[in-house]
Amino acid sequence: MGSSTDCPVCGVAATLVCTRCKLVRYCDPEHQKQDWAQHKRRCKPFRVAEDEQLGRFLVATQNIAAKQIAFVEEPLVVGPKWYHSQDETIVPCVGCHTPCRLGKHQCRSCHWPVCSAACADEALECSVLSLGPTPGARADNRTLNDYFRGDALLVLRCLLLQRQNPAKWTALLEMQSHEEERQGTELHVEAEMRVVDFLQQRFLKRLKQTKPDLLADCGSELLHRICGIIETNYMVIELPSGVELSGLFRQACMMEHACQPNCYFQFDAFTQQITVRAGCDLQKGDHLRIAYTNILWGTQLRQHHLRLTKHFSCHCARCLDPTENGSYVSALACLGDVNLCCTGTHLPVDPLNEETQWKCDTCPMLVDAAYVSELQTHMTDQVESLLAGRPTAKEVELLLARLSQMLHPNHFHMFNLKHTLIQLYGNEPGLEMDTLSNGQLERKLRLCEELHDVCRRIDPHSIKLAIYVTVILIEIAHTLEEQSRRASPDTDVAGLLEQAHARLKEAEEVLEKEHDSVAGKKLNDKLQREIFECEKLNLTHKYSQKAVVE
Ligand SMILES: C[S@@+](CC[C@H](N)C(=O)[O-])C[C@H]1O[C@@H](n2cnc3c(N)ncnc32)[C@H](O)[C@@H]1O
Repeated sequence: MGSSTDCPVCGVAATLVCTRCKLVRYCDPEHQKQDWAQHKRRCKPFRVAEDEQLGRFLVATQNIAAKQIAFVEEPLVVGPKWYHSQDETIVPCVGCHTPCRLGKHQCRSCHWPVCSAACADEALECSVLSLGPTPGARADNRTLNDYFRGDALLVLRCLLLQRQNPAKWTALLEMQSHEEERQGTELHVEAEMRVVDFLQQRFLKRLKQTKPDLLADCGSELLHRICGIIETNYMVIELPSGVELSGLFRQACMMEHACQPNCYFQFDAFTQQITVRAGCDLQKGDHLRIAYTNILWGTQLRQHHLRLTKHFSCHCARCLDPTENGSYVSALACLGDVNLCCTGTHLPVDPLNEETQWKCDTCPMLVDAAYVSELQTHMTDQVESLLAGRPTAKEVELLLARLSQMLHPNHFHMFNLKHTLIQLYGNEPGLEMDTLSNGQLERKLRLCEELHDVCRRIDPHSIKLAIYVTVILIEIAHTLEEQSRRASPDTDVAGLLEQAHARLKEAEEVLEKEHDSVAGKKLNDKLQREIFECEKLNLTHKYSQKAVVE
């Protein structure tokens, strides 16, 4: 977005600046008023900036209050999810993205999956897909998935923009692709097999023979560039049906990464428009930031993921701090040495260096990166395999006890296990709320508070962790309600119930950011029932107190 010093109405040199975007100047208020109908579509509270390290990024040109919309934007392209699994049985319809069973209906012309016999994909896309072979009538799921590769279709949709929408095509090609960094990597090799070779062999070679003028360029180099653009920029769009799509957006994809983001976004289920909002109060000059990776992971894992897929190292405040804002989500327990039992904590000396040593904050013990990485891998396997199998509270407690010998209590593996545990205590058959001992109730409450504290440290405005925090707050409220039911004569029952209600209302505020997501909607239904029950409990208590007084 460039700025001009001439009034857009009369072309005279002007000094009166639009106070919102600070980009357009007017000669007088009258011309500003006259131009508003035009200008409001382009007037935004941010501008695009660029530097060596970040490439393009967005900077607030004025203060933006928490929850205020920064912008709404149409996608450049939307398609099936990047990284298509070979085992899918339900895929998005190529016409309307409704989930459809693979092999049930197919487009009459191109034979790609559609939700009903009446649905069809876009004409140009369909004509290109029609050039490819079709699977036999008895093909199994794996074979069908191999014919109808969603991720290759996403690349084809990008490629066809050069014919369908030159403005979108130009915007797409301006996006970062990291082509050079991808050369020779596993990502490049995989893209060659999964997408580039597939599209060339099945459709594009024939396209060049039959309609050589349809696309100016459909060579493999361009296809690899598009794969790089998608990998670097794609956003996951989850539809209410549970189907996941991938989308590219001209502006939204310019937002830089931070492990403590300050913006959040929601998608319109029908148009796939993105709405970006401030997650906290932004000051003029602040960069608009989102998280590209899982902020619950420790620094080494986040950095590894960002280097591998987005080709940069994050230098945000959290990444530079070995304690990660005091959360200790990467920290290990010191094992001491043969002569010494130590209660200290191991932290990376240089968190951004994959080869860094880890130093104990209490004793002189140092361990090297290879040892830490081996330990992490071993523990990841244990945690993932336990959680995949719907464990009981007892099984989670056992693994927690084992891992606590080696990990800090807030380590992200411990966080995951504890987050599962707080939901098992009170809900697992045989461990319902009224059957828990007072000790178990207190443990549940303590775990909830510990988890809440970790969330506050890594995401103070609950921008990315809204679902996690809501679950924690609901479990805190449950526990307080149960404690109020068990009260001895000198317990402040009204106080406990008030606290429970306050936690649920806090959850309601936090969950607002997730109102449009599938998980958010489901959790909100539960939360509303919890609030109703808590208010009922409160009223019942008040009436019983009144009856005693009377
Ligand atoms: C989604 S794009 C963002 C827009 C991009 N800067 C552009 O000019 O099109 C992601 C890329 O931006 C750069 N980037 C984003 N956040 C960054 C950060 N915190 N530090 C360094 N580079 C970053 C990286 O090159 C990354 O692969």
